[in-house]
Amino acid sequence: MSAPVVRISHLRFGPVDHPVLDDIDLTLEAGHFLGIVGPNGAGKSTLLNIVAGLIKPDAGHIDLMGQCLRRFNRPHLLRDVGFLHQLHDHQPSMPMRVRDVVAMGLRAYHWPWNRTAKSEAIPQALSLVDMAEHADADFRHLSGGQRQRVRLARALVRKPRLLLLDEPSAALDTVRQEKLFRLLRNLCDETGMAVIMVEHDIAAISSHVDSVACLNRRIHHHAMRGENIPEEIWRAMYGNHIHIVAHDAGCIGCGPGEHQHD
Ligand SMILES: Nc1ncnc2c1ncn2[C@@H]1O[C@H](COP(=O)(O)OP(=O)(O)OP(=O)(O)O)[C@@H](O)[C@H]1O
Repeated sequence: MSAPVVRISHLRFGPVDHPVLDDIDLTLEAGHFLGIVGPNGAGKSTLLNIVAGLIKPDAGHIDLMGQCLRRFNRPHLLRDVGFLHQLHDHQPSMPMRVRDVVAMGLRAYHWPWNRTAKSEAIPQALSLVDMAEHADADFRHLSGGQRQRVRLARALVRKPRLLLLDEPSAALDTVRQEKLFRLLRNLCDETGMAVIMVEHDIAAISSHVDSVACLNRRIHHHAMRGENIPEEIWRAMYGNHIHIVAHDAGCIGCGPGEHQHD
């Protein structure tokens, strides 16, 4: 049996008496789609940055594909791990074609892609996100949601074994959000890619992901698909003054607490 794509054990980031992340344990097998939910400042982006090798943890251990993260050489790490960062919608000041933005996903890491791979990989990645017909468009002239889909194509173009997504649906309308989550589900099922996705809307993701980790400094609960997340977990993460809402998807979400929970 092959090693898990990700194995995180006893991870800590920050000082012992005031950690940003504390005692994180997570294991993802190939094809696993994990959603991470939690309040602002919970440490979600920090965790993704640590798994991507961009921030060093203060304690604990991370293995990717059976190899200690610290021993990964940079090109292999960058080839195997795709990362769509939280949306900072900077527009390039220079004209840039959509296909060239996606090509950055191949070029930036000095991976020896030949011309054929490049000519196939870029249109493939763009068609996955329904942007193939915009390949020659100027990236700056796209809408915010279209630019986000092109960034996703850039993260997918190397066919990573692990994809990290930080609120990828932030600029997308509800139809595109649903399409994105279905695309990710299919990629996990068909290619064995594992996904860790930070999202705030648990109702939107719960029918697509395999599991949801509730994170606020530590993992309060790791629920498998269809499992209800107990109220006390939501209250431990978001505070007592929240309104708990049951969803059809078989999960419980929460909203602001103007209403008393009955
Ligand atoms: N490199 C760092 N060094 C020290 N503290 C950091 C570092 N990066 C992030 N933090 C702190 O970690 C905390 C969590 O930040 P993070 O961005 O991970 O939260 P988040 O859960 O992604 O929040 P949001 O939902 O608002 O995006 C913040 O208080 C932040 O200041």
